[in-house]
Amino acid sequence: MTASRRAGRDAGPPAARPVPAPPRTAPVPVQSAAPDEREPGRRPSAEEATEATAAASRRGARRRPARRRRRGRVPDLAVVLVGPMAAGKTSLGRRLARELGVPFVDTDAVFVREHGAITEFFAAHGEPEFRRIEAEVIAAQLAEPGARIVALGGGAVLHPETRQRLAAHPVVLLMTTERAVLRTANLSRRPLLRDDPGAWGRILKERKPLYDEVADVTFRTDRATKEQLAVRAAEWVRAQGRKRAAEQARNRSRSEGESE
Ligand SMILES: Nc1ncnc2c1ncn2[C@@H]1O[C@H](COP(=O)(O)OP(=O)(O)OP(=O)(O)O)[C@@H](O)[C@H]1O
Ligand SMILES: O=C(O)C1=C[C@@H](O)[C@@H](O)[C@H](O)C1
Ligand SMILES: [Mg+2]
Repeated sequence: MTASRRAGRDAGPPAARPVPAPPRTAPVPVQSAAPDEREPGRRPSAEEATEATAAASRRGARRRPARRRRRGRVPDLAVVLVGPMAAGKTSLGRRLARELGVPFVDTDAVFVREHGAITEFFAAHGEPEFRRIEAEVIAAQLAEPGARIVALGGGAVLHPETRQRLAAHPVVLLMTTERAVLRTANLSRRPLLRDDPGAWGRILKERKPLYDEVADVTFRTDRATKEQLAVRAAEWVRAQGRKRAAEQARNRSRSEGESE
């Protein structure tokens, strides 16, 4: 991101706020839908399960009305998640969308639907062709109207046109550490890491300036649970919605004033 973009749009508390509850020791709520690749086979303790059940029932009692009430504040365009491989874009994106009551799109999944498995595509056509088509897939998704959460592939920011397009959208960077990622079981799904797992840090070093260029806010996914992050990210997204609505109202009254 340009310095001005970050200064103007990264003013919210999440990046600066101390993040509690390291995920490796934090409760993993029992209602968690997908198994956690970084915590394979982990079962919650009785205490965690009780707390999770209480939290679930508290949420259950509030969830629908709260969502409806707050929905108007979600910006009416794609809110985009970027970040390195296995940072949690897909799994957190899905939860964030559910929290906000808006659709979720994963551009890796769209690519697979339209062009087949990414690993095979890399092998058959090479990375440059993958990047070209990936950028087209992303452009089409960002052009769709309406509030949505869109998770991009880890290397999507390499394409300059994608970075340009992201300037019009609220962009969340999810960041983690090599240590946390190397505990992720399913490296075989990630072609660039499969044969050289230690490459994660090197690849991140190359891409970090590009992530920073496009991001408005950063959340660390190795320091909080998905549930905690989904709530915090949802707060940030709603704040963006309010900010944009206020900007639009100001612009409308300015242009009405000019036409009088
Ligand atoms: N706090 C967390 N937030 C998000 N994901 C987490 C967290 N802790 C552990 N994970 C786990 O990390 C693993 C990788 O997540 P995910 O597949 O969502 O990453 P990704 O960023 O979409 O990766 P890719 O770039 O390959 O698409 C998942 O198994 C997820 O459950
Ligand atoms: O970081 C990357 O270069 C990639 C990440 C994945 O999300 C996929 O888009 C693909 O495997 C490439
Ligand atoms: Mg993903």
